[in-house]
Amino acid sequence: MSAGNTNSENPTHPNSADPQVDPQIDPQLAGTGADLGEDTGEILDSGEITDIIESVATESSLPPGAPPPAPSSDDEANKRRGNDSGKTLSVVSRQGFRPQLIRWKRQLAQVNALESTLKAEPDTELRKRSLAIRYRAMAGEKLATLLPEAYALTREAGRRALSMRHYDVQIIGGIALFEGYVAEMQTGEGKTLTATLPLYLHSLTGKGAHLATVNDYLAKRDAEWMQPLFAMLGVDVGIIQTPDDQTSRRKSYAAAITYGTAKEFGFDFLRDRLLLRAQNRLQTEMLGDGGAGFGGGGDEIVMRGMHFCLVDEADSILIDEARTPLIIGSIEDNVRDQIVETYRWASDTATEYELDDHFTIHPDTKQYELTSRGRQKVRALPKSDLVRTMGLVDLYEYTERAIKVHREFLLDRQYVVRPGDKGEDEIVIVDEFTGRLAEGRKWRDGIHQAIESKENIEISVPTGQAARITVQDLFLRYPHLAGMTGTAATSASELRRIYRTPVLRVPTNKPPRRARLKDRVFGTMERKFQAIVEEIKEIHATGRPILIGTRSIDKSELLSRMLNELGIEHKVLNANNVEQEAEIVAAAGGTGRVTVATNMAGRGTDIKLSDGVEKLGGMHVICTELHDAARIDRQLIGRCGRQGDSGSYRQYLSLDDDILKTGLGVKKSERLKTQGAATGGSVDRLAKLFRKAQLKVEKRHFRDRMVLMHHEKERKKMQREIGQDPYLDTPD
Ligand SMILES: Nc1ncnc2c1ncn2[C@@H]1O[C@H](COP(=O)(O)OP(=O)(O)OP(=O)(O)O)[C@@H](O)[C@H]1O
Repeated sequence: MSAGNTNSENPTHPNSADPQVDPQIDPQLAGTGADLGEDTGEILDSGEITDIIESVATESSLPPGAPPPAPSSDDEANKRRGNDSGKTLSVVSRQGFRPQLIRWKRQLAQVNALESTLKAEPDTELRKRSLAIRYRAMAGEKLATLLPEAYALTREAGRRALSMRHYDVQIIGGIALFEGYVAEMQTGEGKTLTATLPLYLHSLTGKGAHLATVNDYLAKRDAEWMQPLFAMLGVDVGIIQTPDDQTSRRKSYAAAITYGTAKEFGFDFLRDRLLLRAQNRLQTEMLGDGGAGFGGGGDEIVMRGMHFCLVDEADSILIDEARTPLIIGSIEDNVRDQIVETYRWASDTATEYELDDHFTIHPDTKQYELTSRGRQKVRALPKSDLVRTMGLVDLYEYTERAIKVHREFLLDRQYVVRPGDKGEDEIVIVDEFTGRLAEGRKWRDGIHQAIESKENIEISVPTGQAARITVQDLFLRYPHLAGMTGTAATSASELRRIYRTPVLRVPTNKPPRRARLKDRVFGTMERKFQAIVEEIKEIHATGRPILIGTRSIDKSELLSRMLNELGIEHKVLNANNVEQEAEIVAAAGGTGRVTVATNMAGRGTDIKLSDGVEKLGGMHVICTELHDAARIDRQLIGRCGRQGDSGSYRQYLSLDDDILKTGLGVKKSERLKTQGAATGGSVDRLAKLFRKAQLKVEKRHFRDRMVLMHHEKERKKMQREIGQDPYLDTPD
């Protein structure tokens, strides 16, 4: 399997270019969408991204395969948005028709058309159907062809196993994910359930489908939550957790679908790569695609390739964390011990093999190869526990190498043994032309280590080199990549340029009923906080739950003190204990609840309103400051008004806010600060200034990331040119 040819599976896949190519640099590939064979549906509006596809609305009874409605029906359809009873979808973007929309519409109609048949079938029949399409996928049938049935099956399994039937908009989201989009879905719109669609479809080929999320807790929670659905389709699910050992990781990766964190996927990739190098199995693919080497051979590595990855919280992982390097210092001791012991075992038994009977030597290539009797002998020889856990293919390789070394590499001819710098014996190669000692040189492909074990001296298996990969590089290695997030639209251009994942804004299943209250601007933070506390007091009296987001822990504590003074009971959340936080955040929709949180707290947790809250007007969210990225603000806002619930939010600002300094510069912000100190009441008309400052910060960060990426790309290119592995031969 190579990164390139797997894409034949899905010719419209936007990531189909070689993941090694950094698209941001290559103008041929970058950002044009032209290489995708069709319009990606994305529009750049003077550096700002406008949404690609405005609406996907349900419409009643258009027969499958019927021509799409004329664009003029768009508005009509939009008005009916939220009605999921229709069986066909009208999909017209604000920018007119897009070819993929017509395709998606047809596919949705096909999925819907299968529903009544599947509904009538017993569970066993569903399982059979699932098995049948798996065979078809394995036999090479295109996944795109299997999509309608696969999605209809997933929907039916969801309905039966979880009492959740995928909404039409979720099916559309799922189709887009299959085609490599980042689907922007409002919080609470059911990303977890939507993910099951492309995960199931991609799992059919048997190459593994990964779901990467931000923490262990979410990986486990979502996997366990969706597991009954997959079980109904006969699909197993693996979960990777940080403390897992190699054996359990290998088992989790062997499952059809694997949930884990981006970090763990990255570390496992690096550990596997280090291991492959330690076993000298990396040369052939070192300069190319690491994934290619992962499928066959021994079973000691944990991953079995990187085929499809669906990234949850895509903006946070693919953009905020993009440059974060994942670094590991060494291969684990037990793995090293295993390698050393296998060298010794192979060396100790090497002389027991007879030429022609147990092995042959190729007359031209001089390659040693075990015969079937030889292999049988390898299997029959006694082994220690460590050696036994080594893959058989590896044991054959170690044996062939050991036989070769015993026959061809002679002491004092090709090498000498002498005390090294540290006093321990070492092998020094004798240069066959000059007869001189070739200090510091080593044989490759494990020969050096095999000689060391023959001479019974310390085996110089690399102790594990620092290995490094950035989150971005990791995901670029997946030939099929897609993402989900609550807030991608503002990062659309970056996502497309770096990962070639266009963004689709998936409309909400029910029309949102979230009211935006007018921004309030104050001269100083003190006045702003006083006003915030006033608002909390007022709304709290009505019983509506309130969620307040702050930019830092100290500000949340300041607010907490002010609330204490007023005797308002509340919970303060900082991003410390994810699990406990999730529980508190989940309860934040209760009557009279007041929750103060920093932006990351409880992310990914559903806030359900308790009974009666909806009637009171739903939850109210207070944003106390603008963040450097509008995305983060929208995450907070998205916590209210979920799934058609009512809710409201308000943005508070003050002239001494950090965003003015970072966005407009010290001079200007100082002037505003002085002006603010002299301002008594509110200056709401200045709100635009803050958005402008935020936009400037966003643009600067984007530029910085691009520059960094360019340097990284240059470094990798240079390393490849001199035969180094950019992930393992890492400069500090
Ligand atoms: N098709 C559906 N039918 C019934 N309930 C659904 C459906 N889809 C989602 N839900 C419900 O919606 C809620 C939100 O789902 P989920 O937590 O997956 O949302 P999310 O998009 O991941 O939100 P967040 O942005 O907070 O991660 C859940 O309680 C889930 O049970």
